[in-house]
Amino acid sequence: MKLALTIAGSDSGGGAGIQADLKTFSAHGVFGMSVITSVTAQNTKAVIGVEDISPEMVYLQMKAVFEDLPPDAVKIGMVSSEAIIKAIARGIDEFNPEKVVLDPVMISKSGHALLKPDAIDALKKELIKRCLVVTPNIPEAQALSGITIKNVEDMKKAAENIMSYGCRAVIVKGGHLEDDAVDVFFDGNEFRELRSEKIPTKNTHGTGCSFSSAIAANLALGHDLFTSFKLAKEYITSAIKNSVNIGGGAGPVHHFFNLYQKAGLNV
Ligand SMILES: Nc1ncnc2c1ncn2[C@@H]1O[C@H](COP(=O)(O)OP(=O)(O)OP(=O)(O)O)[C@@H](O)[C@H]1O
Ligand SMILES: Cc1ncc(COP(=O)(O)O)c(N)n1
Repeated sequence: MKLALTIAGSDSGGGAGIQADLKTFSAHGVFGMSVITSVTAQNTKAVIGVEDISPEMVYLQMKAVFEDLPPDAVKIGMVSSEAIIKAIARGIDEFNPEKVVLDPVMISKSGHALLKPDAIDALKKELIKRCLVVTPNIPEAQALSGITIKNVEDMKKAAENIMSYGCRAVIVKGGHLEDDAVDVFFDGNEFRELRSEKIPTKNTHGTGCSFSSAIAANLALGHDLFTSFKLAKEYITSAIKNSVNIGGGAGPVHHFFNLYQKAGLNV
């Protein structure tokens, strides 16, 4: 059995954060574990409360997992504050995971800040260099690089800039582009693009969380980074196509549609 760990925030609505990550790991047949950084009171429409876990408790959760259940890959999502970023950096330095995927979550789809503005600096200086790959969406890539992004060329410039903070690869996600959903991969040597048609749906809550967790799950299964990206892009495209129309806002992507279909249940 391969093991994957998510270090992220809890979404009470079950569509994003820890909940999306664990569903994604299970859908890949990987055993999922979690370090919770923050608890959000959230549904498909809004985030109505956020309470951070103490940095020491974040570190202790990492210690408990790594000392007994060393993960084959790690995904990091909502980190909330500079103090939590420092606790995660401490854990990474002590336990030295080889494959870390960082989804630099900043704002929820419903518009709520999930990273304190003064923590962006710590994200750049303390966390990016400790990761194999960073997966910003367009607003996050803009915030990290200072480059305004309007097209794929701008995404490439932003990816180059983010690489300078010391990760080994960057994937700028294009779900926020007007036309096709084009994701740009850069490993310091070459740019590669993966494109899918934009699926016309409002139900895209948790796309970024599920995409980065799918990369981590595929890395845990032993695939190389680009193959993991390609498989994750296929996974998220199907998960969005089968997304669930529940709640009054952006409904969640679906992780087990194959199983539901086999069992004759409605997706
Ligand atoms: N409507 C869509 N149709 C097809 N692919 C999409 C769509 N929206 C997002 N994607 C894909 O989903 C993945 C996640 O991208 P996105 O830009 O939505 O991330 P995100 O904004 O971080 O997500 P979230 O904040 O909802 O967690 C990317 O591979 C992107 O291309
Ligand atoms: C705990 C948590 N982590 C991440 C997201 C981002 O997901 P989305 O942009 O789909 O709201 C979220 N809303 N909540």
